[in-house]
Amino acid sequence: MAADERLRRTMMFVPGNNPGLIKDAGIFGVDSIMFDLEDAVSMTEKDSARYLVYEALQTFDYGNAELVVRINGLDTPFYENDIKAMVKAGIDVIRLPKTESAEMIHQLEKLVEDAEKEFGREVGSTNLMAAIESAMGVVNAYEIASASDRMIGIALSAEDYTTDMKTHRYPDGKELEYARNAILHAARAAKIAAFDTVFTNLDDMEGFVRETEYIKQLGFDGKSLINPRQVAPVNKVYAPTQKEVLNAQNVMAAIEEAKRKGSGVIAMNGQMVDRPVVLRAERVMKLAKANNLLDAEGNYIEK
Ligand SMILES: CC(=O)SCCNC(=O)CCNC(=O)[C@H](O)C(C)(C)COP(=O)(O)OP(=O)(O)OC[C@H]1O[C@@H](n2cnc3c(N)ncnc32)[C@H](O)[C@@H]1OP(=O)(O)O
Ligand SMILES: O=C([O-])CC(=O)C(=O)O
Ligand SMILES: [Mg+2]
Repeated sequence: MAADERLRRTMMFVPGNNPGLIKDAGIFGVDSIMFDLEDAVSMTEKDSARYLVYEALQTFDYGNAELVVRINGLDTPFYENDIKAMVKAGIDVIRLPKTESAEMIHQLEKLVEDAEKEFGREVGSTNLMAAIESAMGVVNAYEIASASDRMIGIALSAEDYTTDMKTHRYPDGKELEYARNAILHAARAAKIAAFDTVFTNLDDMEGFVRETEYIKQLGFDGKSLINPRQVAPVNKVYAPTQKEVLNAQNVMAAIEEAKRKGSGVIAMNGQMVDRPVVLRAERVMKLAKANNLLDAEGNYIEK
């Protein structure tokens, strides 16, 4: 798997047919910008949206954000042209919607490789991810997650998923429990990222924060977003507290001492510190840095 260490807390959808939103998508500090050619774009605008996103990728500087495009599904007449144009433009990640099997990832991978050769891109340089939007996709989540070395993540897409399950979304999210856990386990087993689904009620920020706290507790890397107003609340939920940062710093210091003594394990205030504890501490420190929570001396900055 393409296991990389990039933070992916916020992956924001940007409708591919909206020049204003496309132009400004880089100013909100999202970890990943996801240009959408699929369901945010009407059938009559598919070609113009593809052209618009292609031009934007040549023209605008999106800084350090990872650039993702949601192409149209493999059951549409659009996906081949989407893949060609996006690979030609040098997109970082192609997100396949409505993924149900490893074969679909293999089909996508073949077309991506052909396009990389055709347009002189390094073979293997385009990463892939899959959105899981049906019962079949959830049942096959691990085979999808592990279908290619190019896979960087899988995402739950709850709007289509709940429709497939003959239900809809409820405030408590019980209808998503199985899918969330299945997708998370598949991603972790395949050593790739797991993304939670969009929250569509922009007037319910409390509900959005509650859902984000819940999916962070489960272990998701982050969420698909639909609006810039959702970015800061997600980053805040994922930002470590002062206590967590201090503890992580103590863990790092303790393990350095253990190493000096030639050991991989040491006790810190009566608590065992070993590799899993160190890995968690490293993630806390990375999140602290991403949220600018540390000054030059490494002290926590109160926000
Ligand atoms: C089930 C699915 O498939 S979900 C994925 C497909 N859906 C999408 O991609 C929808 C993406 N989101 C949007 O189009 C919009 O956020 C909407 C329509 C939901 C709400 O739009 P608005 O009511 O304009 O939102 P809001 O007032 O909060 O916008 C604030 C600012 O952020 C901009 N903005 C809003 N959404 C986005 C976005 N997704 N990307 C970039 N900029 C955005 C607005 O243009 C506005 O800019 P301005 O202040 O310069 O005018
Ligand atoms: O990927 C998402 O969260 C949005 C989406 O397509 C869905 O929910 O069906
Ligand atoms: Mg969908």
